[in-house]
Amino acid sequence: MVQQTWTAVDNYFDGLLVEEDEALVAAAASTEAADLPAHQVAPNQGKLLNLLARVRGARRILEIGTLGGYSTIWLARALPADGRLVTLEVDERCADVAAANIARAGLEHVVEIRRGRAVDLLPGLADEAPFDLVFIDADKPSNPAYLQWALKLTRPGSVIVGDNVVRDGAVIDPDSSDPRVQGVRRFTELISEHPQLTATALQTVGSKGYDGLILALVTD
Ligand SMILES: C[S@@+](CC[C@H](N)C(=O)[O-])C[C@H]1O[C@@H](n2cnc3c(N)ncnc32)[C@H](O)[C@@H]1O
Ligand SMILES: [Mg+2]
Repeated sequence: MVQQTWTAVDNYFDGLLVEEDEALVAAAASTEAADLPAHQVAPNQGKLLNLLARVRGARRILEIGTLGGYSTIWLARALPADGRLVTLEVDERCADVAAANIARAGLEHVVEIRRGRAVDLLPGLADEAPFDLVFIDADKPSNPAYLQWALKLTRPGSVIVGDNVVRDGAVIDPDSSDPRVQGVRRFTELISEHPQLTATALQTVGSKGYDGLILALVTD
Protein backbone atom coordinates (compact mmCIF):
# COMPACT_ATOMS: atom_id res chain seq x y z
CA MET A 1 0.00 0.00 0.00
CA VAL A 2 1.17 3.47 -0.78
CA GLN A 3 0.45 6.96 0.45
CA GLN A 4 -1.82 7.61 -2.54
CA THR A 5 -4.06 4.72 -1.52
CA TRP A 6 -4.11 5.74 2.15
CA THR A 7 -5.17 9.26 1.16
CA ALA A 8 -7.82 7.99 -1.26
CA VAL A 9 -9.28 5.69 1.40
CA ASP A 10 -9.34 8.55 3.93
CA ASN A 11 -11.10 10.68 1.31
CA TYR A 12 -13.67 7.93 0.70
CA PHE A 13 -14.58 7.54 4.37
CA ASP A 14 -14.35 11.28 5.07
CA GLY A 15 -16.77 11.92 2.22
CA LEU A 16 -19.35 9.77 3.95
CA LEU A 17 -18.60 10.19 7.64
CA VAL A 18 -16.53 13.27 8.46
CA GLU A 19 -18.11 16.69 8.24
CA GLU A 20 -15.22 19.13 7.77
CA ASP A 21 -17.07 22.44 7.54
CA GLU A 22 -15.87 25.90 6.49
CA ALA A 23 -14.39 26.77 9.88
CA LEU A 24 -12.25 23.61 9.93
CA VAL A 25 -11.15 24.03 6.31
CA ALA A 26 -10.24 27.64 7.09
CA ALA A 27 -8.35 26.60 10.22
CA ALA A 28 -6.14 24.22 8.26
CA ALA A 29 -5.73 26.69 5.37
CA SER A 30 -4.78 29.60 7.62
CA THR A 31 -2.21 27.43 9.42
CA GLU A 32 -0.60 26.72 6.06
CA ALA A 33 -0.91 30.35 4.92
CA ALA A 34 0.92 31.49 8.06
CA ASP A 35 3.76 29.10 7.15
CA LEU A 36 3.19 27.03 10.25
CA PRO A 37 3.91 23.29 9.98
CA ALA A 38 0.99 21.16 8.75
CA HIS A 39 1.13 19.10 11.93
CA GLN A 40 -2.57 19.21 12.75
CA VAL A 41 -4.51 15.97 13.01
CA ALA A 42 -6.24 14.70 9.87
CA PRO A 43 -10.01 15.30 9.58
CA ASN A 44 -10.86 11.70 10.53
CA GLN A 45 -8.53 11.91 13.51
CA GLY A 46 -10.16 15.18 14.57
CA LYS A 47 -13.53 13.45 14.33
CA LEU A 48 -12.16 10.60 16.45
CA LEU A 49 -11.16 13.10 19.14
CA ASN A 50 -14.62 14.66 18.92
CA LEU A 51 -16.29 11.27 19.30
CA LEU A 52 -14.07 10.25 22.21
CA ALA A 53 -14.98 13.45 24.04
CA ARG A 54 -18.67 12.88 23.35
CA VAL A 55 -18.59 9.21 24.37
CA ARG A 56 -16.90 10.32 27.58
CA GLY A 57 -19.48 13.11 28.06
CA ALA A 58 -16.56 15.51 28.52
CA ARG A 59 -17.31 18.89 30.10
CA ARG A 60 -13.70 19.98 30.57
CA ILE A 61 -10.93 19.28 28.10
CA LEU A 62 -7.22 20.07 28.28
CA GLU A 63 -5.12 20.21 25.13
CA ILE A 64 -1.32 20.48 25.17
CA GLY A 65 -0.17 21.85 21.79
CA THR A 66 -2.61 24.09 19.91
CA LEU A 67 -0.88 24.93 16.61
CA GLY A 68 -3.61 26.67 14.57
CA GLY A 69 -6.49 25.33 16.65
CA TYR A 70 -7.63 22.61 14.24
CA SER A 71 -7.87 19.79 16.81
CA THR A 72 -9.07 22.37 19.33
CA ILE A 73 -12.15 23.04 17.19
CA TRP A 74 -12.97 19.35 16.82
CA LEU A 75 -12.65 18.83 20.57
CA ALA A 76 -14.48 22.01 21.60
CA ARG A 77 -17.43 21.07 19.41
CA ALA A 78 -17.94 18.00 21.58
CA LEU A 79 -18.57 20.14 24.65
CA PRO A 80 -21.90 21.26 26.06
CA ALA A 81 -22.67 25.02 26.01
CA ASP A 82 -21.22 25.45 29.51
CA GLY A 83 -18.19 23.25 28.77
CA ARG A 84 -14.61 24.45 28.75
CA LEU A 85 -11.45 23.69 26.83
CA VAL A 86 -8.04 25.00 27.84
CA THR A 87 -5.30 24.70 25.22
CA LEU A 88 -1.61 25.40 25.84
CA GLU A 89 0.68 26.87 23.19
CA VAL A 90 4.24 28.17 23.45
CA ASP A 91 4.47 29.84 20.03
CA GLU A 92 2.85 33.27 19.87
CA ARG A 93 2.25 33.05 16.13
CA CYS A 94 0.46 29.73 16.49
CA ALA A 95 -1.62 31.11 19.33
CA ASP A 96 -2.60 34.16 17.23
CA VAL A 97 -3.64 31.99 14.28
CA ALA A 98 -5.53 29.65 16.61
CA ALA A 99 -7.34 32.54 18.29
CA ALA A 100 -8.62 33.76 14.92
CA ASN A 101 -9.68 30.24 13.93
CA ILE A 102 -11.47 29.61 17.20
CA ALA A 103 -13.29 32.94 16.88
CA ARG A 104 -14.28 32.10 13.29
CA ALA A 105 -15.68 28.80 14.53
CA GLY A 106 -17.73 30.66 17.15
CA LEU A 107 -16.02 28.87 20.03
CA GLU A 108 -14.46 31.78 21.95
CA HIS A 109 -16.87 31.31 24.83
CA VAL A 110 -15.71 27.71 25.35
CA VAL A 111 -11.99 27.80 24.48
CA GLU A 112 -9.19 29.53 26.30
CA ILE A 113 -5.70 29.60 24.80
CA ARG A 114 -2.95 29.90 27.39
CA ARG A 115 0.35 31.08 26.03
CA GLY A 116 3.68 29.77 27.30
CA ARG A 117 5.58 26.54 27.87
CA ALA A 118 3.18 23.83 28.88
CA VAL A 119 5.36 22.73 31.81
CA ASP A 120 5.11 26.25 33.20
CA LEU A 121 1.35 26.54 32.61
CA LEU A 122 0.22 23.11 33.84
CA PRO A 123 0.79 23.78 37.57
CA GLY A 124 -1.63 26.73 37.29
CA LEU A 125 -4.50 24.50 36.14
CA ALA A 126 -5.13 22.70 39.43
CA ASP A 127 -8.12 24.92 40.26
CA GLU A 128 -9.75 24.13 36.90
CA ALA A 129 -9.32 20.36 37.21
CA PRO A 130 -10.47 17.66 36.90
CA PHE A 131 -10.39 17.45 33.12
CA ASP A 132 -12.38 14.67 31.47
CA LEU A 133 -10.09 14.40 28.46
CA VAL A 134 -6.46 15.43 27.97
CA PHE A 135 -5.00 15.56 24.46
CA ILE A 136 -1.19 15.52 24.54
CA ASP A 137 0.18 16.79 21.22
CA ALA A 138 3.14 19.14 21.75
CA ASP A 139 6.90 18.57 22.11
CA LYS A 140 7.27 14.80 22.41
CA PRO A 141 10.40 14.83 24.67
CA SER A 142 8.15 16.36 27.36
CA ASN A 143 5.51 13.62 27.10
CA PRO A 144 6.61 11.94 30.37
CA ALA A 145 6.16 15.25 32.22
CA TYR A 146 2.82 15.86 30.48
CA LEU A 147 1.62 12.44 31.55
CA GLN A 148 2.43 13.19 35.19
CA TRP A 149 0.48 16.44 34.95
CA ALA A 150 -2.39 14.76 33.14
CA LEU A 151 -2.64 12.29 36.03
CA LYS A 152 -2.76 15.14 38.55
CA LEU A 153 -5.41 16.99 36.56
CA THR A 154 -7.81 14.12 35.81
CA ARG A 155 -9.96 11.65 37.76
CA PRO A 156 -11.15 8.05 37.32
CA GLY A 157 -13.07 7.90 34.05
CA SER A 158 -10.94 10.55 32.35
CA VAL A 159 -9.31 9.82 29.02
CA ILE A 160 -5.74 10.68 28.05
CA VAL A 161 -4.78 10.67 24.37
CA GLY A 162 -1.16 10.90 23.22
CA ASP A 163 -0.64 11.73 19.55
CA ASN A 164 2.21 10.84 17.17
CA VAL A 165 3.65 7.95 19.14
CA VAL A 166 4.95 5.79 16.28
CA ARG A 167 7.73 8.08 15.02
CA ASP A 168 7.89 6.27 11.65
CA GLY A 169 8.46 3.01 13.50
CA ALA A 170 11.48 4.32 15.46
CA VAL A 171 9.51 3.92 18.70
CA ILE A 172 10.76 0.32 18.88
CA ASP A 173 14.43 1.39 18.94
CA PRO A 174 15.64 1.54 22.56
CA ASP A 175 18.92 3.13 21.41
CA SER A 176 17.37 5.90 19.34
CA SER A 177 19.23 9.20 19.65
CA ASP A 178 16.01 11.10 18.85
CA PRO A 179 14.69 12.73 22.04
CA ARG A 180 11.15 12.58 20.62
CA VAL A 181 11.43 8.79 20.32
CA GLN A 182 12.82 8.53 23.84
CA GLY A 183 10.04 10.82 25.10
CA VAL A 184 7.37 8.64 23.56
CA ARG A 185 9.03 5.43 24.83
CA ARG A 186 9.24 6.74 28.41
CA PHE A 187 5.63 8.02 28.14
CA THR A 188 4.50 4.54 27.09
CA GLU A 189 6.48 2.82 29.85
CA LEU A 190 5.05 5.15 32.48
CA ILE A 191 1.53 4.42 31.22
CA SER A 192 2.20 0.67 31.30
CA GLU A 193 3.54 0.82 34.87
CA HIS A 194 0.80 3.02 36.30
CA PRO A 195 -1.72 1.05 38.36
CA GLN A 196 -4.55 3.47 37.54
CA LEU A 197 -4.09 3.49 33.78
CA THR A 198 -5.32 1.00 31.23
CA ALA A 199 -4.33 1.77 27.66
CA THR A 200 -3.80 0.74 24.10
CA ALA A 201 -1.79 2.07 21.17
CA LEU A 202 -2.80 2.06 17.52
CA GLN A 203 -0.62 2.46 14.44
CA THR A 204 -2.44 4.42 11.76
CA VAL A 205 -2.02 5.16 8.08
CA GLY A 206 -3.91 7.82 6.16
CA SER A 207 -3.67 11.23 4.55
CA LYS A 208 -1.05 12.17 7.17
CA GLY A 209 1.11 9.13 6.43
CA TYR A 210 2.18 6.52 8.96
CA ASP A 211 1.53 7.50 12.55
CA GLY A 212 -0.26 6.38 15.68
CA LEU A 213 -1.79 7.28 19.00
CA ILE A 214 -2.09 6.04 22.57
CA LEU A 215 -5.42 6.03 24.35
CA ALA A 216 -5.40 5.64 28.14
CA LEU A 217 -8.28 5.48 30.60
CA VAL A 218 -7.84 6.60 34.20
CA THR A 219 -9.39 3.95 36.45
CA ASP A 220 -10.16 3.74 40.21
C1 LIG B 1 1.67 18.89 16.61
S1 LIG B 1 1.39 20.57 16.90
C2 LIG B 1 -0.24 20.59 17.58
C3 LIG B 1 -1.29 20.24 16.58
C4 LIG B 1 -2.69 20.43 17.06
N1 LIG B 1 -2.93 19.72 18.31
C5 LIG B 1 -3.65 19.89 16.01
O1 LIG B 1 -3.71 18.66 15.86
O2 LIG B 1 -4.32 20.70 15.34
C6 LIG B 1 2.37 20.88 18.31
C7 LIG B 1 2.24 22.26 18.90
O3 LIG B 1 2.83 22.25 20.21
C8 LIG B 1 3.49 23.47 20.40
N2 LIG B 1 4.52 23.29 21.42
C9 LIG B 1 5.75 22.77 21.25
N3 LIG B 1 6.41 22.77 22.41
C10 LIG B 1 5.58 23.29 23.33
C11 LIG B 1 5.69 23.55 24.73
N4 LIG B 1 6.81 23.28 25.38
N5 LIG B 1 4.64 24.07 25.37
C12 LIG B 1 3.48 24.35 24.69
N6 LIG B 1 3.33 24.14 23.38
C13 LIG B 1 4.36 23.62 22.71
C14 LIG B 1 4.06 23.83 19.04
O4 LIG B 1 4.34 25.21 18.95
C15 LIG B 1 2.94 23.35 18.11
O5 LIG B 1 2.05 24.40 17.83
MG1 LIG C 1 -0.23 15.44 16.55
